[in-house]
Amino acid sequence: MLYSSVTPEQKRRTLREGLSSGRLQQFPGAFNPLSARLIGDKGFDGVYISGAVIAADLGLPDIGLTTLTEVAHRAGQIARMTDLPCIVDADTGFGEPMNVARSVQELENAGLAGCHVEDQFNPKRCGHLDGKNVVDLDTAVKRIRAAADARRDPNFLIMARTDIRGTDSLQAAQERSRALVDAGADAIFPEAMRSLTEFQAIRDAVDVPILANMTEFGKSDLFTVDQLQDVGVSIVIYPVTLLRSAMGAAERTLDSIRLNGTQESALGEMQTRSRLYELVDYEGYNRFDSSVFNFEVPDGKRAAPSEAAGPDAQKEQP
Ligand SMILES: C[C@](O)(C(=O)O)[C@H](CC(=O)O)C(=O)O
Ligand SMILES: [Mg+2]
Repeated sequence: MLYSSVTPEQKRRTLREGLSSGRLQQFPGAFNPLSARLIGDKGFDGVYISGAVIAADLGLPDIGLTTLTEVAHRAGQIARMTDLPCIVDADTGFGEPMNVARSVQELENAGLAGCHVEDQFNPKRCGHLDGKNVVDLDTAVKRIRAAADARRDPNFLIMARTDIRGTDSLQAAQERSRALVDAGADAIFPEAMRSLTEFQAIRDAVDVPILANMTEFGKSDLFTVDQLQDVGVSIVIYPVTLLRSAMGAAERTLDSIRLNGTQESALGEMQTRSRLYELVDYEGYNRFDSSVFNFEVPDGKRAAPSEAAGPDAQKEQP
């Protein structure tokens, strides 16, 4: 009921254990707190909170328009609804190294297990677009050092993202990754790698976990868990996947209403009422107060709460 009872400290320990387990950690991106619940329910290792999704959710492009306050607030709403560790996209850290330090503390306060800070110039852009620019090594290193020094929980994961492969060679990406680890990064997010071999090259250059970004319609092919595990990747994110799926389904449903005058043909694609109730744990609330969710079903029959949320309810109330 209410929020997750797993503390942020425990989630951070779980994340650390997962990253050193030798098993690839899968972190789908949640587009809201409810979808984070779904990710947990399906047995994933953690939840990713994407800057692109937070921006898109507000109807904005992913060019650094969202603020620390907005991101920390939304990430906190998502993190408290799941027992899983959450990693949030902190873009460029929302300013100069001092701002990066503050960002890390705010994200710690919001219950996150870790964040990544990238080396793009502002205005930043999606890592899979062309025309990106990265800051010089000194600035990139200062951001990560500030982030690592600012955290109060030593298990809060500071991941350094480098976008340098978009503008420079693989060797430059290896060198920058090494420098970022020396500055205190616990993990490396090499953005827009072009092949499995490139992931492996970064993996060989550093002795910290590396992340693979399996975002659709970008520069990286969509490698499988086995392929990524084989080249030594420790964590994979599917940052915008659920938002794209949900928005795709929403578009089809709207088309269907326009075309047919009813949403009837889209019902099969929808989450049922009983499944939704299961995810928000109506039963838990009802145990607390048995009057909270009695309601009338269309035929006038009184539905007991356990029926509404239980498997039988599926038949009666799709
Ligand atoms: C990972 C990423 O930073 C994000 O905000 O989710 C984006 C994802 C995307 O735009 O597809 C990225 O820059 O790769
Ligand atoms: Mg991003």
